[in-house]
Amino acid sequence: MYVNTKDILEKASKEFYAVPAFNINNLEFLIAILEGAVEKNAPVIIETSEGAIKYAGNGDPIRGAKFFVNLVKGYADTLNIPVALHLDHGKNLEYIAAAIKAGYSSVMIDASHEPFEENLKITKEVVKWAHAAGVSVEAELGQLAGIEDNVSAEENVLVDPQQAKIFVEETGVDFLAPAIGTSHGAFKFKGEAKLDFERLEKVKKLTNIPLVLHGASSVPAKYVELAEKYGADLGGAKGVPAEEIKKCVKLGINKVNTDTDLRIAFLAGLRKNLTENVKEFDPRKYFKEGMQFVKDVVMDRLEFLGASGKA
Ligand SMILES: O=C(COP(=O)(O)O)N(O)CCCCOP(=O)(O)O
Ligand SMILES: [Ca+2]
Ligand code: NA
Ligand SMILES: [Zn+2]
Repeated sequence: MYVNTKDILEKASKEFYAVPAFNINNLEFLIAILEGAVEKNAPVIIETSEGAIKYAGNGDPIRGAKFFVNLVKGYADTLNIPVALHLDHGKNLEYIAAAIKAGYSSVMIDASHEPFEENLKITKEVVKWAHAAGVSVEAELGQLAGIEDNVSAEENVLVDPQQAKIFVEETGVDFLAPAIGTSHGAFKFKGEAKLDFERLEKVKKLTNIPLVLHGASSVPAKYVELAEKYGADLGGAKGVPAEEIKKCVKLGINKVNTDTDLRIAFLAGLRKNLTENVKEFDPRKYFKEGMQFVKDVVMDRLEFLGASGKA
């Protein structure tokens, strides 16, 4: 069933488990994710970036947002697990408005590259809008290094826990993404992963709302190697070890954004299948193996985040 993200996350926050938010850009990833969640009898959050909405709407945000709401709601309403649809990294108010109007469960307003007061002002505005339409809101404090589509931050700017307390009280935001050392993409750390657990613990205590971990892909070697065996070049790919993510969940992370892991799993399956079936030209056949690998990654993540059986 199609639900509000806040309902999924409030339950997770109370019971100290986390729900993955998986990014999609097409039908194949959606099917793989939802079938994996059904098999694990787990809640799941589907999220689309502004880039995904642009892609699906061929440049038109209203068309793209409506496309995803109908696709996800249509599929979710035939299932017995809670499914929410979230706008990830909303920065462009045209896209945020399109998502709210189309019927997204929740939207992220990411103004974390702005000065604190500006981020607070913009977020307050979006919360008013979204709440009037029954839509919940995520915001971000601090910055993740790496590319975020139309904004790239040079290095990490970690969240200030005292600022987080003020921010949550002033904005009424429903869930918060505190930057604690992760970054987006497949090349996350020069050396070892270093997440600031003490900082996370402080933010949870001071805000007491569901928290979001961005840049949470683990980049499993198994799929990197398989993709490279069939011609990909992902040299140096490095993610957040699952054990580190589990520690974050214990400290109060409840939504775990995962995109890169699904991209690499699908790539491995697609390259493998195309290489091994040179006569095949039916996409319903040659996409299957990549979809299966995505489903496997989804089920594994639902398991280790503690979301399995929580539908
Ligand atoms: O925090 C995350 C996931 O990070 P990950 O890279 O660790 O999976 N996300 O918010 C997903 C970011 C998706 C970016 O998508 P576009 O390329 O369409 O802009
Ligand atoms: Ca940001
Ligand atoms: Na998000
Ligand atoms: Zn992110």
